[in-house]
Amino acid sequence: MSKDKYFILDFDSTFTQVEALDLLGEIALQHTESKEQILEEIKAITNSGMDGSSSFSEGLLKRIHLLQAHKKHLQELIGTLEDKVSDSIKRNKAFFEEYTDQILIVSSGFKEFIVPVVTPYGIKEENVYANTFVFDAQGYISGFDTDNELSQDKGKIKLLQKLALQGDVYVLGDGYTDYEIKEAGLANKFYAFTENIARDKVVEVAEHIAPNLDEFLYQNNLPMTISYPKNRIKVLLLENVHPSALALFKQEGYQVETMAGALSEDELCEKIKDIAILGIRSKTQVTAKVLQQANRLISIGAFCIGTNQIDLEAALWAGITVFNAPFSNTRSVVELALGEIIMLSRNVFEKSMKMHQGNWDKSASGSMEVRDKKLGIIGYGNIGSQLSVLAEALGMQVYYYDVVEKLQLGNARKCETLEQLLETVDVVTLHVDGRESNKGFFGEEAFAHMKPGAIFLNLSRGHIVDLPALTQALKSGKVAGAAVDVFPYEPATNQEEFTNELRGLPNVILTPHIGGSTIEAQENIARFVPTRIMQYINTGNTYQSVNFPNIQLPALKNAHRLIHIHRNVPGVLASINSALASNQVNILGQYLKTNEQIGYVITDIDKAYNKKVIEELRCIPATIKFRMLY
Ligand SMILES: NC(=O)c1ccc[n+]([C@@H]2O[C@H](COP(=O)([O-])OP(=O)(O)OC[C@H]3O[C@@H](n4cnc5c(N)ncnc54)[C@H](O)[C@@H]3O)[C@@H](O)[C@H]2O)c1
Ligand SMILES: O=C(O)[C@H](O)COP(=O)(O)O
Repeated sequence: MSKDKYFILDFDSTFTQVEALDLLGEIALQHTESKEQILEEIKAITNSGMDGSSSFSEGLLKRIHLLQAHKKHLQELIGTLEDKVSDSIKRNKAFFEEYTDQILIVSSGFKEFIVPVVTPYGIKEENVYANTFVFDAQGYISGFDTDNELSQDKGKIKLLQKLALQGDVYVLGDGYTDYEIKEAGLANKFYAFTENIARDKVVEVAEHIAPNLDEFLYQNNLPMTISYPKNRIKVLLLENVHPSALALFKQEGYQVETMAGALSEDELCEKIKDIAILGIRSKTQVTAKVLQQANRLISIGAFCIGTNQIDLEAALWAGITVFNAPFSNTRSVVELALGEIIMLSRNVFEKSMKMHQGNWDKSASGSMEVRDKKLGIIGYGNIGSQLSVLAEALGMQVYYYDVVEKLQLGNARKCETLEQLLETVDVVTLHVDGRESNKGFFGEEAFAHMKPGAIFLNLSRGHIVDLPALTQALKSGKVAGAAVDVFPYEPATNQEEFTNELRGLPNVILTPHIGGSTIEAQENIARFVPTRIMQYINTGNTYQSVNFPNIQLPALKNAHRLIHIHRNVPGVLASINSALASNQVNILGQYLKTNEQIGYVITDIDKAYNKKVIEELRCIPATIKFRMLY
């Protein structure tokens, strides 16, 4: 690209996320009683100036007087502004350094705070065009240099006319005065910069929108820190995923859509077509048919533990990583299970129902303490083993059964067979995973092995228990009480009726799959899953993916990273390296991990490389997906 291009950047709400004079007001007025009212006034004047509804110069004077700011406040202001530099500006220092002679800050703000904030990014002090303060004898800001055209109406236009830049001029800003430069014919292109604020009046007239600097750089083929603007990557979050997840994705610049309920297979087939990241919980079925339509899908986040609702194999073959939150809601499930064990042992649920109907049934009959009772945990994984520890703290004797060898915690006793456990314990609780082979795992035969009058809980997956067999065991009194949180069929939304044969049975606690539905768990999950996905997108890290070979990669330093996912057949690594060698590409690091189905190769290469190699890598037979990170 030739160097006869000039980039004019606004400062307030563009280079930084905030309006500096509003912030100066916050600092200067912090001990003033009418602070809030004055700040509102200052903000209103700022906004009406920025969207072009009032005279700028008059507003500037009014704001200066309202501020009551002193020289000493500027240092604090600068410190805060340094922290508030826009995220996309922060990450694209390379652009500012490479185009240092062509980048101009043109602002109606003040040099006293702009220069210290922008110069560390490689912007030259002489390229900062802004106002300067006038101070009174006590050091208070009393006005500004009125000869400076930037303090006047149409100031930016006047300045640009004076500068008479020879070359193409690009303007990036959030305000109407930035747009006016283009309107006056002094710029080739104006981009409304909306990362921090989208002003309707500006967006309406702008020919181009830059939701962040990445998009501007991408559109104009300028050096970027990331390989692709995040605002072009679509994220779809279903099933009321906690808002923190939305905030995290938005903070990185992704385009995010959220929906309250699950989607049916057909609806998802349609919706998935342009989605790169899909977030679901336990209800949405991500089938092979859905994945066939998912041409842009990079990653699926299960914002829960279970991943049985996702065709993991089909996702793997399509080169789509799947992440879940294996620990974030385990404590919530354990607490609910413990509470239910106590409630069922005391018939609380049934007695409470009677009370609501006006019946006072005070009696100890059938009510027992849980102390010294035998608890049988089936599936001694993250939830089962945690329940084991807490149940012992309540004085229960814990027995467990698992298909694989598990570390025995506390005084828990391992049972060699399921039958042995069932015949021993007073309470049976299921915490196995939802793998297909567990369908109908707990049926008539298992109930027959339970002690008469025992209690049964299922907070794992609905399809694991044969419901007619449970109903029969409850009706016959073989099982004295049950708590069921998960069902073979669960309503897709809160509006759909719950129909089930367990409805109306005494001493049966029914809950709508809320084992993991606590504020704490949902918040934890909403941090955990997006972090894993974004790490994968940004670095290629697959650590803790449930379907991909797990690799923990070093940070990308001064290199490009090539990510190649292929079917695990002989010769692919050799083909990758031969393509690199024949194009004289220098390899800085290479990492490979395979499983039976796929190979995952990450190659870090020198920043200067022959572009031809990219096409060759994409065309290697058996390639499933290829992408490049900067
Ligand atoms: N109700 C809810 O809201 C809720 C919340 C979180 C998790 N869950 C479900 O709880 C279950 C347990 O979760 P986790 O995180 O502890 O899972 P986990 O994978 O850590 O543990 C499951 C354990 O079950 C064992 N197992 C599997 N099949 C078995 C079988 N047939 N017999 C004996 N043991 C068997 C496994 O070896 C493993 O140790 C899962 O089904 C999960 O989906 C439900
Ligand atoms: O797998 C899980 O973590 C639980 O079943 C919870 O699922 P949910 O997020 O859909 O409630």
